Amino acid sequence: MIRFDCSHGQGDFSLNVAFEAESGVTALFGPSGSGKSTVIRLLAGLARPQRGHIEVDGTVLLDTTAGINLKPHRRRLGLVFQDAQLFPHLKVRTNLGYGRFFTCAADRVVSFEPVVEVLGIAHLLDRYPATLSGGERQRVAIGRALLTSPRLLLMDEPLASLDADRKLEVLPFIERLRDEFAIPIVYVSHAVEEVARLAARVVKIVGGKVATVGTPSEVLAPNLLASASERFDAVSVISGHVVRYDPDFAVTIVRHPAGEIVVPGRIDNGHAPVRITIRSTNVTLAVGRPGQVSVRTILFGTVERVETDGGPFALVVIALVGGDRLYAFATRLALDSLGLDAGDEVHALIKSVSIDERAVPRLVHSQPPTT
Ligand SMILES: Nc1ncnc2c1ncn2[C@@H]1O[C@H](COP(=O)(O)OP(=O)(O)OP(=O)(O)O)[C@@H](O)[C@H]1O
Repeated sequence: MIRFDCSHGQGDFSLNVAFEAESGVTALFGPSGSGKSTVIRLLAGLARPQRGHIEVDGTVLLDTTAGINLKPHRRRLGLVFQDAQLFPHLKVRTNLGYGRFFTCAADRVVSFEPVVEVLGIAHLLDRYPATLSGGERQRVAIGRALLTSPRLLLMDEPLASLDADRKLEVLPFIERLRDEFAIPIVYVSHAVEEVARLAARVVKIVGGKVATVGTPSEVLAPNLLASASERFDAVSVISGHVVRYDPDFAVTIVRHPAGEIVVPGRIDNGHAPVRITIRSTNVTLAVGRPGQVSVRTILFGTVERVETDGGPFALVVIALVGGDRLYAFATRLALDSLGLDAGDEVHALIKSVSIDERAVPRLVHSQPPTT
């Protein structure tokens, strides 16, 4: 359990953030300059707040009232930043071992082989950082942080410096370490798909304050008053089970009670549920079931409510069969011509190509299928 409650001023900016987090990944999400990295620096002991209390698994790292402020190396936290920051003159093996020097023998609970295996870096051990790709470097940086046997892993935009393909390469490794090491992770990101995929809990920070805390589907859901960029970022997070992979067309069929979802590429996660992230601007609504259309994913539900504010857009909240909520932005004009309102049955059409590969992960706590 992590308890964080700090007030901190730096220049014109002031931060007042309090949250609690359990095991698994807690994402700090929010616009640029909102204070996410400041929270990481305060957790790590790289900055001292004017007032605060920080506790991880019962150990108080900071308490300004009690005069407690553990030095960064005594906090036993693993840090991974955007830039891997490996030592260029040391081979991967030595880079990996470096952090362990600061951990006393009794606290060394994470051993070398499982980390190397989970991160898929065994073949890189005798290479120098300059010969690695950005994704490989970042995996080594994650390994180095893990090998300090941290109480908590802090990851500040660990994928931000990687291109889209490298991000896709590294994400599954972060998922594996989340699932296979019992180390809580605080993960900073702007990227909706990463947050939806990895996090059990999301703390949205805006202007130095906590705006919302909840599951990805609660926090990433749209709001009619959102700015244009927030509107494009807003998503629904729904979950289903893989039925099969169709190798002829290279798509995975996922079963949801409201209909089948066709996802590009292969999802290979046995019987575990998959979390699917659907951008609210990518949903088309139809009153009857449409006939000849290219869209393969058609989900059935009932309009729970329609929100409008007199502007061009309307937000339609759909209760899908099976209980998940699907959010769709449409123009008010479109809704008016469809005559769609609360209580009406509706078909939601989602283009499979709009389902990003980054948005088709395993759930945080995998459970056997219930159907
Ligand atoms: N050392 C500092 N002195 C004064 N102001 C600072 C300092 N460091 C950060 N700030 C300011 O504090 C605010 C929060 O910065 P922070 O880096 O925590 O934001 P962030 O949410 O992580 O942003 P981004 O997503 O762009 O990395 C910003 O307005 C920033 O300009």
